[in-house]
Amino acid sequence: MCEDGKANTRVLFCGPHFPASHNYTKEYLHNYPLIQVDDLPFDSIPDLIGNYDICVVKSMRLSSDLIARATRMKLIMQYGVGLEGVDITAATNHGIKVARIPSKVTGNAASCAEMAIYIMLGLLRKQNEMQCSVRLKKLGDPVGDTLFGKTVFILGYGNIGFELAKRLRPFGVKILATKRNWASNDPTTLEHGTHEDSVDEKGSHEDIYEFAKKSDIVVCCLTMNSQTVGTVNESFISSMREGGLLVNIARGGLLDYKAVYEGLESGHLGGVGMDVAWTEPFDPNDPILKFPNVLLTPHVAGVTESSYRSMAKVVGDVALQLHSGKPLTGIEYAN
Ligand SMILES: NC(=O)C1=CN([C@@H]2O[C@H](COP(=O)(O)OP(=O)(O)OC[C@H]3O[C@@H](n4cnc5c(N)ncnc54)[C@H](OP(=O)(O)O)[C@@H]3O)[C@@H](O)[C@H]2O)C=CC1
Ligand SMILES: O=C(O)C(=O)CO
Repeated sequence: MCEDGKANTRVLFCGPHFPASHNYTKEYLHNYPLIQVDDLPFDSIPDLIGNYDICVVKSMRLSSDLIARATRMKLIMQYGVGLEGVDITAATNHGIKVARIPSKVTGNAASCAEMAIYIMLGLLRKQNEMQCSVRLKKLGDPVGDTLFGKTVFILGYGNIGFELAKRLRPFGVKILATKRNWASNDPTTLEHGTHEDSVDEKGSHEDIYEFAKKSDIVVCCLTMNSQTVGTVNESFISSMREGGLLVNIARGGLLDYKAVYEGLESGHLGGVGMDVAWTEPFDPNDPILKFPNVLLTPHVAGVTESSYRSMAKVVGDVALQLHSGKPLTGIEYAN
């Protein structure tokens, strides 16, 4: 405990968090006045980051310059999964651990899986065109399609991919999925059976073009890193079936913008649904918006009341553990 009675473990929430996750963590820690939880606007972070022990980011860039100023920092954690914005090498060089909150335990993966299904159905039923028809007082337009009977390729069968496959089963679809190493599955995370039980055909990353050819819908659930950036490129899209649908629930940079645009322009792509964009927030003047078969959501797939409260609890527990010198649990380290 601090002799002056002030907080001696400080948690900083950086960048925009929606909903206000720092408040959820504050509520969770209300009995622990020695743990301080702050939310700072981006402009004041460089001057104040040196006062904090834990930094919680959400899809923001935490550069080596900022990390160099974080002299008291012990842990940088993503409020979720994707750590591509954090300079992990710089953090390691400064002796700071970097971690993510695995999506399987917080409901983040379940939230994303539900959103992927929502987007798939929206594309199949032509959500944008339906809205226009209603506004123009038209009846019986447009004609959509069912998920039933389709082949869905889950590109990147991690936690989100697994939750998606489980939820897709009752729709009567054929499910193809790729991951690098199927033997690496953690059996303790499985509620029923194995990962393989949810999938009709499994493959490795080398099979992605082959699987694209066989699918009506591709859902991208990959981690974004130097190896996966631009995976959905011109060759991938041309491997997809004519009129195939593409859904991106993971990160904008996994898709090559030009390839997606041209796929839509030529009609080869029947529709594209994206919760994530190349730059966020999505530019409302982006020419890709001219296509009525582009369905966008503003990076909210994992943003639900339940997953956010659950992640706030993980942050709170980690702060308590750090405060009392215990090992940190509930997170996965990246360094
Ligand atoms: N839109 C949103 O609100 C949210 C988006 N996300 C994004 O979704 C991504 C996936 O989340 P989640 O399922 O929880 O993560 P997981 O780590 O459980 O799964 C990631 C998948 O990416 C694959 N992968 C990682 N690196 C490579 C590589 N170099 N080459 C080929 N495949 C690779 C993994 O392969 P393998 O299975 O072989 O390990 C795995 O299938 C996150 O990284 C994040 O960016 C996450 C939560 C919310
Ligand atoms: O968990 C993630 O990576 C997110 O994108 C959170 O919404």
